[in-house]
Amino acid sequence: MVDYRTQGQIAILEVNNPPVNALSIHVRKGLDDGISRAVRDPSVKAVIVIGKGRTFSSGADIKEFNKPQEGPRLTMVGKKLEESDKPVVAAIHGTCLGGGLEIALFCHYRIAVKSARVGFPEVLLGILPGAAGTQRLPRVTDVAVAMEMISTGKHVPAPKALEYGILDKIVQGDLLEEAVKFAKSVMGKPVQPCRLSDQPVKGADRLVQVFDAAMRQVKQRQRGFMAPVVCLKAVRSAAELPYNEGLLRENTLFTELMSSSQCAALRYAFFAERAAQRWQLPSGASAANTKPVPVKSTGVIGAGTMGQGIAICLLRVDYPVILVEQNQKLLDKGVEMIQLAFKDAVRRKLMTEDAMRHCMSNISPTVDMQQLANVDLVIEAVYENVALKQDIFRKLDVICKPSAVLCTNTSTISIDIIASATKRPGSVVGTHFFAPAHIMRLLENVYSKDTSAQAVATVMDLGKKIGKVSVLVKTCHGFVANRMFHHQGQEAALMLEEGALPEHIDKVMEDFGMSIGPMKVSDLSGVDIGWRIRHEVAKMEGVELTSQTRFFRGERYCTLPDKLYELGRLGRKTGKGWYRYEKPGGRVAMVDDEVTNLIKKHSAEMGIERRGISTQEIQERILYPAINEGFRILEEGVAAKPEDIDVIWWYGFSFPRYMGGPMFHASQVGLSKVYERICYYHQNFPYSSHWVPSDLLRKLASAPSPVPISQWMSYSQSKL
Ligand SMILES: CC(C)(COP(=O)(O)OP(=O)(O)OC[C@H]1O[C@@H](n2cnc3c(N)ncnc32)[C@H](O)[C@@H]1OP(=O)(O)O)[C@@H](O)C(=O)NCCC(=O)NCCSC(=O)/C=C/CCCCCCCCCCCCC(=O)O
Repeated sequence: MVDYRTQGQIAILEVNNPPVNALSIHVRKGLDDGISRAVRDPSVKAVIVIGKGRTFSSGADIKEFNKPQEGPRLTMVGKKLEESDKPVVAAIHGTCLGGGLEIALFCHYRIAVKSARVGFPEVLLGILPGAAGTQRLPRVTDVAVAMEMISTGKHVPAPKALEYGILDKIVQGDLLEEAVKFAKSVMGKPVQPCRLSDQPVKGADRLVQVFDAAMRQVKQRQRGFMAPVVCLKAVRSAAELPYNEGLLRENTLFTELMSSSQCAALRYAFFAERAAQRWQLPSGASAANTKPVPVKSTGVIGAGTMGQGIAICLLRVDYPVILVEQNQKLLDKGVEMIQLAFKDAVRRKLMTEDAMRHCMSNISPTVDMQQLANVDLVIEAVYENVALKQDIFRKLDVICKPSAVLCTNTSTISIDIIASATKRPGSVVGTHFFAPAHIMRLLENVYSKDTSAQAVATVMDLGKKIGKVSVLVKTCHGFVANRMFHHQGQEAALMLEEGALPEHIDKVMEDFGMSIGPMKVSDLSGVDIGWRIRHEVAKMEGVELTSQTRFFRGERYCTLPDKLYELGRLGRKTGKGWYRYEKPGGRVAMVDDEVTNLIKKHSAEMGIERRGISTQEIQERILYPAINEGFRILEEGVAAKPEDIDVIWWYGFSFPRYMGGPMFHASQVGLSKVYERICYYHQNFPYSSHWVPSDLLRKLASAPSPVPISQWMSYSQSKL
């Protein structure tokens, strides 16, 4: 795990723990033994710590977190490195994160290659750098920089780290050779001035202002999230306490965070997100055994909001895009909007003018679908209408080359239905982007009964290339995201007619931790989207939805969202929806009397006596139908595992990651309690099928002891 060798008078400790040199017990032990050996050996005059493979170190081994700690502690290993009278040089490449950076800060010198990145991402796991990181970083760099780095977890590129004083030198060429040269240059020099524990905190005179400003920012940006707040307190203690007392304080705060439910949720999230990438089809084909189709050219059909966003995603990573619209006016408008989005990115210094020009030169706008004949992959992004989508796929089937992957950005329509319009259903796959497509990280990829493993591999790979988090699900109406979210929308509307108001529901859910409440989400995505979907389904079933409709498909139906739509209140884009906005496209949601009156009038017309609805009821009626649906989705194999559902909720609906996602949240509340409340609502609201308890949930709730989330799926086929 740590290879020890000498080169002349220099001892080299090479960490060798693939894939990312996590500091597991054997690595800590290896470093501990290595530094002791180097200190003991009179022929050794300097020591280098370096990482083998792709990276210096990704930090503590997260898999060891919930186990009793064995072997030497990181702080003890670090202390030995620092106390060595022989200079110790950390030679950094790849990433130097968390405990890895703590080790580097215990060394007397740090050199790195230009492409290296350093950082303290512990906060993203709900903890703080608990091996002296909060005490040592503000001693090597300014306290403001330390607070920013530790409370956000952002990686810092090597040139910036040099500027901050975290690194002593950036080297070019072979890292080990450069490290040897560097070690020779410092050999024999006293190490005492390089021991950070003896240094004062930098910028301590501005501590109070820096701390207050950082705290304000953290509370504003990360409401309800404990770790950043505690991180700031720990760094503050570095400036207020002597080094050793600061360490004790850091340890107390670390232990507090480590045992929190937020830390448990974030650890789960770390592995869940990676597990989602290891997709597998029922046929056994998987990420491990399937190669994607090479994609060099792409097409996007539809230059509306979604098409523009998707085109931007592709253009940003250098894919040429043939953008197709039905007429020149819509096409010109779409291209203009894409250009505006790039200009905005340039204005915000997210890209250069040159990069923007390059991206724009890669678009080929056309009204002629025949231009798609040679593309490797095409994404249809027209509005949600079965006949229209089928018509497009019928044409694509004729136009596109046989190897092309044909994707649809439908958000609800079964891929089986769309693929059936072609003679090559194996090439058809769903790529469900979330609005705004160039900003939201989630890509819900959807396979049909016929989709080939190669088509799946291609869209999963595409997701990675365009910087999305992809989750693979099986087709059904609404897939995972909208199928679960739909029930939230239904239940929110029903609560409105019973006595709640939009601002009331949103406040409860925002206090719960959602970045915006469900009514604001509806305004953001567009009131017309839900309207179109409901009316499309009704049309397919030969039903007409009117303002008098009380039941639809045997379910209690609330017409309030339809009434809002009919008033032209389509959400942010029209400047009014469930709220009023400062302008069309505005962001500031204001309570609108017109909506309050509409809701109250609606209740009266329906003969419903309005009542106060408690916080608990709002939370449960928003979350539990989605959770219940999540269990049905698992039962049906639409999602392969609960982790996939939670990933969808973090990235698609900004569900607070530190609460782990709806399925993890259910496991924290206790499945028997969740089941009991769902049964209670089912009794009270028998005409809402989303309250019929899922069978899988029932089985898990009645297990003699809580079933760990990793074992839920083993109950899906059981006969209990
Ligand atoms: C940027 C990365 C490093 C690499 O990214 P990428 O190239 O995309 O690769 P990935 O797919 O992400 O990762 C590849 C596989 O490696 C696994 N992995 C990655 N990092 C770790 C890790 N740190 N531990 C375990 N496993 C890891 C990953 O799961 C992949 O596996 P698989 O292929 O899916 O199977 C990126 O991976 C990344 O960002 N990693 C995380 C970096 C991070 O968060 N680092 C901080 C870790 S926390 C830390 O360092 C804390 C230190 C302080 C105190 C230490 C206390 C130890 C806890 C014991 C508890 C007892 C308390 C006693 C206190 C004391 O000791 O003082």
